Amino acid sequence: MKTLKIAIQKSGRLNEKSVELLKNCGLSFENYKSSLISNVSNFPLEILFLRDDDIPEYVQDGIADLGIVGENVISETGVDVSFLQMLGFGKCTLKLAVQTHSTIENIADLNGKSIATSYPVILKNFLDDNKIKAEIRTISGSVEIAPGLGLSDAIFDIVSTGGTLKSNGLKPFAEVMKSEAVLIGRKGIENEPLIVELIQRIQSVLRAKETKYVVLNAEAKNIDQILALLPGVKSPTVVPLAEEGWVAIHTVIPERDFWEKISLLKSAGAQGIVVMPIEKIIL
Ligand SMILES: Nc1ncnc2c1ncn2[C@@H]1O[C@H](COP(=O)(O)OP(=O)(O)OP(=O)(O)O)[C@@H](O)[C@H]1O
Ligand SMILES: O=P(O)(O)OC[C@H]1O[C@H](OP(=O)(O)OP(=O)(O)O)[C@H](O)[C@@H]1O
Ligand SMILES: [Mg+2]
Repeated sequence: MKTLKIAIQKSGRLNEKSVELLKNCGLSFENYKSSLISNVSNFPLEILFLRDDDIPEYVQDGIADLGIVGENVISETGVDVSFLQMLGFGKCTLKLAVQTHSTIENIADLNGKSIATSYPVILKNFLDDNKIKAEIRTISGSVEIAPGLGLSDAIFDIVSTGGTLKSNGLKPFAEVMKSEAVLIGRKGIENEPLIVELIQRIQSVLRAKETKYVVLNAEAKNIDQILALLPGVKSPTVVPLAEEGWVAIHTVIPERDFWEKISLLKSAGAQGIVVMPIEKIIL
């Protein structure tokens, strides 16, 4: 059987979550900091540990079949690859920012100004789309210090909490794109059986992350009111308790409306609510 190759970041923001996702998919492999390639012992897959900037082209050129990388890096490299699955981590935005005392307030004010960035392609496309003529100064990192050093009037960089901007005396004034980690594949690979299998495993892990397993006790007379509040994978399980007139209800609840649901369930008569994490949900 053909062995697939997946490229993930060697170190940095996406490394840990990428490794965790693959391990949660039941893939067994060693993760030594020094090794650049690792064999999965229970699936025909090799893991390549690379700089994230190189991952899109490795996948486009077929050197790797799959890759995990930020959407921002895919846009920057302009590759032609298939987006197989959004992964829900590495969420950030790319923003324009200036020093807090700057007179630049909107994108039109950037005409004739200089902007430092590690993402010149995304920035150029944005400036062209908005008919702004500005000088792009490409630097490979620590972009936030550029205005303070007199290297540029503005910056264009990744923002998540905004802490790095703030601690460097900068304020954002325009968002250009949102990004998160995504599983990419070389074009045409999406229907290959091993890829379909791997994507199904990833989806079962992601689905489980978004939900909690909940068991609660209730008086039989309250069952209908409680069931009306519960979605469940199909429908909730109701089992009688040893104590007459009481039942236990098992269900899954999406993380995003968890606390709201719990308080509604309590009002409807739910007691002894036990909440558990779910490892996988296979549909
Ligand atoms: N503060 C952040 N919060 C969330 N996601 C982020 C943040 N910073 C970066 N990312 C996402 O993680 C990706 C990797 O970020 P990182 O800072 O590790 O990149 P890098 O320094 O270019 O790494 P490499 O050494 O692999 O080239 C980014 O391309 C982006 O998609
Ligand atoms: O809005 P914040 O939460 O402060 O995050 C933004 C910072 O995170 C990233 O850098 P990272 O910390 O990954 O270091 P790097 O410059 O070495 O890539 C990015 O380049 C920003 O500098
Ligand atoms: Mg990089």
